[in-house]
Amino acid sequence: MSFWTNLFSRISAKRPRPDGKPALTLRERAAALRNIPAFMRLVWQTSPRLFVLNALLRLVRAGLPLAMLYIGRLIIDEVVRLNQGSAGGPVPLTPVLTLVALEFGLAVLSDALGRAVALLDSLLGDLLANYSSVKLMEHAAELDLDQFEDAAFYDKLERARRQTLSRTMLMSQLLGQAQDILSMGFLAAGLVAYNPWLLLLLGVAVVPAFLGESHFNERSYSLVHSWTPERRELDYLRQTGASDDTAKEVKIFGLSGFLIERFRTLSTEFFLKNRTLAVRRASWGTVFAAIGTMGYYAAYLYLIVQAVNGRMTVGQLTFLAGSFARLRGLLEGVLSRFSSLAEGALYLQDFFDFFQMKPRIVRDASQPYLPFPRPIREGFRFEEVGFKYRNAEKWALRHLNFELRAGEKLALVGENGAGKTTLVKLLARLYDPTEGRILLDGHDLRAYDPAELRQEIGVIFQDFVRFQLPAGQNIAVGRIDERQNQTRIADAASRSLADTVIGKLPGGYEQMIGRRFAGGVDLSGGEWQKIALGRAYMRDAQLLILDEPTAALDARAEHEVFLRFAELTKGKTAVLISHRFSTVRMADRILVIEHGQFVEIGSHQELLARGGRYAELFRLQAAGYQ
Ligand SMILES: Nc1ncnc2c1ncn2[C@@H]1O[C@H](COP(=O)(O)OP(=O)(O)OP(=O)(O)O)[C@@H](O)[C@H]1O
Repeated sequence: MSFWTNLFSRISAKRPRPDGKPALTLRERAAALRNIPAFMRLVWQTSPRLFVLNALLRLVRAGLPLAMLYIGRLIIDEVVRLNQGSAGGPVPLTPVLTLVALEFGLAVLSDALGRAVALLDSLLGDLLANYSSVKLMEHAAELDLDQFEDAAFYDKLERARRQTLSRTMLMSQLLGQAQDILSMGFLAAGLVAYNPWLLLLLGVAVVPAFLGESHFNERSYSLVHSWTPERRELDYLRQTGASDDTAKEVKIFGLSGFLIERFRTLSTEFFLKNRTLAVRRASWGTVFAAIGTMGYYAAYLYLIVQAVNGRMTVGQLTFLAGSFARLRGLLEGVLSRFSSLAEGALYLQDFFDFFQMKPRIVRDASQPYLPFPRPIREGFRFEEVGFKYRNAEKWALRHLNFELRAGEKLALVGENGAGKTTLVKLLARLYDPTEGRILLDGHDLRAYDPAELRQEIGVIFQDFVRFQLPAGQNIAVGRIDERQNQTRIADAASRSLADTVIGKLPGGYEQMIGRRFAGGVDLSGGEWQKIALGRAYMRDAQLLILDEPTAALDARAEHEVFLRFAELTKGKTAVLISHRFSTVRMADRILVIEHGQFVEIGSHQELLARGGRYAELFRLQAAGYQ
């Protein structure tokens, strides 16, 4: 689908409104929490050393609040004792000074540990982001081409990719959570020893806030999740409205107003939905916080009464009130973090879901692959081959029966959309036929290792990639493991005529091409095509496929390319797709397809003599030149 058709169909398509989507059930949220162990394994795999160090430091840090509060209590009791007993004589200050020095030491230690933990978190987080991005890229590389063409898949990939930052935060939160729970355990032990009812009071004060938080987190996840297609569209509009690739057509067609308007409508709609949620969340948050404060003051009042009645010392009062306040803060933090952890775990679901997607073109472990024939002896045979794109209604190819003989140069001819590129993709096993089979030297293509098959096939598609790389590397991508082999690169460049382009570049083979990076020089369409053709020669494969490789070349360059092509691919099998009959006639045989169906096959002379579809198309084009 072309760029613009793509945009317009996305824009005009009706999509279900997010409001209609049911909120996530409790079971779904609980299921998402099951991702946390797998996630922690991922963190562990990222760097076991940093992980253990982080855990140890946090363990020490978890005990510090209790220790400091306890020393505080001792200091106050000692001061009160000194105050009461200081009738005249010298005051023994050593014990109290020792305690203060100890508390000072702990305060310094706490600060140092806090910074060390933050540092470790950030290092581990960076490593995790890199590690998970690499895993994502590795997995994406294993998937089939048609999975990338599926919108649902793309949404999933997009969500998994976007959440790198939230995964790093989730890691810090999980580790922080473990630390705070330990701290709470220590503090709670102190409170329980004095009065277990205080703990109950604490629960009553904090639980409403927790329930509120988790409710709003769930709403916010549902909103963001259901808006994934719209957010993708927003990104697309933003990029289309302001990018070097599109600037030309946007200006010529005066599209910026249209794009901006659509962006404004969509983004405002999302903003309003988000705002409603944020306002409700803030209002309820205030109410719940007030309940928490009430709980704290009730406990404080109770402790003061006890102290006034002489049932505890002033030191104990400070210790218990301090423990209570600290516990309340920690518990609130732990509970609200718990709901954001559950939210993070929901996002993790997307990440792990993505890894659950398996390619269909896979190795059958029970059946060893056949060794790839070197050289190919008979060639390829299509038997009743049919192919239908995922989600497409009609067949792109159907009932195809023909032979591509070893060493033959076969040209494919047909009108736009006839199925030529699809046929080539089947040969390279980017897809497998929906029905029928393709044989190579008498065996199903599926019996060979797809990686080995692709090694032996060099394809240059009409929409080849313009890599933003130096010129030499741009050719070397044809066989990337030979990228250091300058002789091979120069040889490929001279065969494809790319050397004439590179010779004119200020930096030669080292010259960055494309406009994305500083110092890059852009090339014309035909010049790019010569570079891309160089990749085919770089590959040195047994089967060479050129899908309209010369469309942007001028007449002289095309003639030269094809004279060389015939000579340079001697002994190799080649498939050529072209709309120019001057090129097509150089092939040994020509296969004509129409609406995905076989029409005729034969040499230029044979087909002309037959007076069929080919002869008709040929005369039509020839007439255009007279
Ligand atoms: N990724 C895709 N998903 C769904 N349908 C597709 C996809 N790619 C191609 N098609 C459809 O399959 C049919 C064959 O397309 P194909 O690209 O093979 O044609 P072609 O002969 O190479 O055309 P052209 O001369 O324009 O390059 C067309 O109807 C096209 O719309």
